[in-house]
Amino acid sequence: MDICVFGAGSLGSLVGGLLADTHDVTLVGRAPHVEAVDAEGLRLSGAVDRHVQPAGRTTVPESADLVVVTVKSFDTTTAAQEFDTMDLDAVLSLQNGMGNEATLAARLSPPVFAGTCTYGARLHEPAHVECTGVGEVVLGPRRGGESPLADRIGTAFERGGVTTTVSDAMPRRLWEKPVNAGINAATALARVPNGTVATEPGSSVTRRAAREAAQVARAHEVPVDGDEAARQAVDVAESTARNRSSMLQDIEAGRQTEIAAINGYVVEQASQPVPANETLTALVRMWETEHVSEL
Ligand SMILES: NC(=O)C1=CN([C@@H]2O[C@H](COP(=O)(O)OP(=O)(O)OC[C@H]3O[C@@H](n4cnc5c(N)ncnc54)[C@H](O)[C@@H]3O)[C@@H](O)[C@H]2O)C=CC1
Ligand SMILES: CC(C)(CO)C(=O)C(=O)O
Repeated sequence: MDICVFGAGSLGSLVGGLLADTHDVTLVGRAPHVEAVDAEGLRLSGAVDRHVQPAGRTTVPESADLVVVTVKSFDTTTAAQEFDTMDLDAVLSLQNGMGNEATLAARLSPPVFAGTCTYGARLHEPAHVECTGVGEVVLGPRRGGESPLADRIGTAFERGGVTTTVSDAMPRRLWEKPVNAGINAATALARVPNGTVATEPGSSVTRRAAREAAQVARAHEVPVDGDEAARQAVDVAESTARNRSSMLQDIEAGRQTEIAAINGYVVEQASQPVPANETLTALVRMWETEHVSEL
């Protein structure tokens, strides 16, 4: 398959790098990283140890079978504008947060598939990405159901060595992130590892945010049980106890967060009060207003 990864930072470089031995992969991103990849290849370290040679570019190629989108959620609209001239069969978002697929589908004509990814990635330096955890990609039609094209992408990912499940229930899968949303925002605001929100007083914030997200999911006809969501959020906090959440890492690095696509999405989509998500969103936005210059 001819695969273009758009937004080759940490995750895009890892996924593109894993696929590059089996498929024709082009990483589109920023200099100096993609230029170094094009010149000297890409080193994968950590849980995988490999040197691969995808193409690296700062602009999109004319065509591809598939574009895999791995920009942060707040860059999705700009990204779509940059590849809407490409000749494409399909687009797959592997981003976290809600609303990315709808943003892409509103601007592009090829089918847009939804994906979630539990691989961990960190770009150390140009042309060197570390796999910080082997996980799984789950992908499928963004509104649920089956699709031969989704099956083809799943098979191509599996053949490329990326553990992949094709799902007919992507709407429910996508809501798992907002269900875990209390972990990201609470740990980022309190500057604590995930394990701290598995016990009181943090766990009541995490549980409340998860219950609210489940309530909004149900209002959108996505069946997510509130008690189960609360339990799941605390279980994830426990099982990732030593992790510093991605939002905490963003705040520590002084970067914009994905709050708008996670807790902010719950607030936006709610027709009833969601006070825990409203408060977490407002507090993270206050931090961003004060600390992120490019907002
Ligand atoms: N890093 C990880 O372990 C995981 C990340 N994710 C999700 O994947 C998405 C990406 O995360 P990361 O890779 O960590 O972020 P990142 O910031 O390392 O990578 C995004 C890259 O996109 C590039 N980019 C943005 N707009 C662009 C444009 N118009 N043209 C060219 N390049 C552009 C940025 O320069 C950056 O290098 C997020 O939604 C994140 O939540 C999901 C699972 C794991
Ligand atoms: C589940 C959790 C909170 C693990 O750290 C995560 O997905 C993140 O950090 O974005």
